[in-house]
Amino acid sequence: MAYDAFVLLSFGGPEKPDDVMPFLRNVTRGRGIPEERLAAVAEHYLHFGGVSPINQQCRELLAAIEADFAAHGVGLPAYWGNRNWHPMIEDTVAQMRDDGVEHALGFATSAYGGYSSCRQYWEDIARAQEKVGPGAPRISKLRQFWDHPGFVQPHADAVREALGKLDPAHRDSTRLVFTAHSIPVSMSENAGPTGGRYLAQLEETAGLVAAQAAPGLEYDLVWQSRSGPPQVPWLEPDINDHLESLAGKGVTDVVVSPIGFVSDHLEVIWDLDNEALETAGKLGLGFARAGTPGTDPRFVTMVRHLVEERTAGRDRERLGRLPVWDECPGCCVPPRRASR
Ligand SMILES: CC1=C(CCC(=O)O)c2cc3nc(cc4[nH]c(cc5[nH]c(cc1n2)c(C)c5CCC(=O)O)c(CCC(=O)O)c4C)C(CCC(=O)O)=C3C
Ligand SMILES: [Fe+2]
Repeated sequence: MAYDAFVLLSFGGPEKPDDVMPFLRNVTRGRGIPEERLAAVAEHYLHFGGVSPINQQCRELLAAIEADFAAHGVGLPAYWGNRNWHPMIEDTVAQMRDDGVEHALGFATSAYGGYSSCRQYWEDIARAQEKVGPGAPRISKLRQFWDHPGFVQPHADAVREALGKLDPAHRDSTRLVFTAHSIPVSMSENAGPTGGRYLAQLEETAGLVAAQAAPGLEYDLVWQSRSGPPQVPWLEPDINDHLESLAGKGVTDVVVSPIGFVSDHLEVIWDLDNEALETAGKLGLGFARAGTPGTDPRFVTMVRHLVEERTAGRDRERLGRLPVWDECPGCCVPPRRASR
């Protein structure tokens, strides 16, 4: 199959105060998120001047990918489109059509399976193609990369670096705490072909990162950034509740590693660097937050290698054992379209 472009697919975030509410309405369109939660989340964005770091992080990642492609003879022009904020994927797909693109490879900034992390990116693509109409390019999404060394190793190095900031005398009572975005339990049960894929992949990644970074330490996988109404069950425990229970068990220090994410966007810098840090402070826990891959050269190279799996027969590089597919038959099959 011949591909003639690359497109970075991401979540999007506001870049000025007036963007915040329209962005949040896009995110929560038809999802039953309570109005109070929206107002509270708007405050988190306004705390940072109404600017989420995520778009700038995407610009930097895209530039790094373009430079890496150029250095390695990958001749695909690179585009970028978001689900919830400008540049919107609809506009990007229209631009690609105008530029004569016929079939692009898409890389989503999420390593995992499940609805929000994978399937919804397919829906974004389908919606954009529908809107652009005849002549819209095909887009094939690159595979999930939760156990790729280019994702696992930067997380592991970041955990090691964070450990180095804590009191070495506390090493035996230090705990690794991995976090990912909580999702509704029903969404978790339906993730992937046999369900539970988001959770199973996160457990695998946590194990791989812990084994590389600090094989002697105990670790947990917990959740952050829950949003839905209280009567709807989401994955638990929340990081803040978990820190409280760790403090009660004699843990003195924590390294918090957001393996659910690829960059230090707002959910990381607010929910961890503000909220979880404050919780740890009240409990007297030493706290160090590990970084995310961002534009780590190994992560950028991974993106090219995923492209080359499709274009040049490159072998899949992976550290885990869970099944992997180019387009997994559960969360990642493209939605059926009326016409093509
Ligand atoms: C699995 C997952 C990822 C990881 C995979 C991926 O990256 O795709 C993720 C990423 C992100 N989530 C983000 C922000 C938000 N997520 C929300 C709401 C929700 N997230 C959900 C899940 C996920 N979300 C779900 C099930 C909801 C409920 C509503 C719905 O079913 O859609 C809301 C609404 C308000 C609220 O928090 O209640 C906001 C503002 C940002 C941007 C940060 C920035 O601006 O820098 C990013 C990268
Ligand atoms: Fe989210």
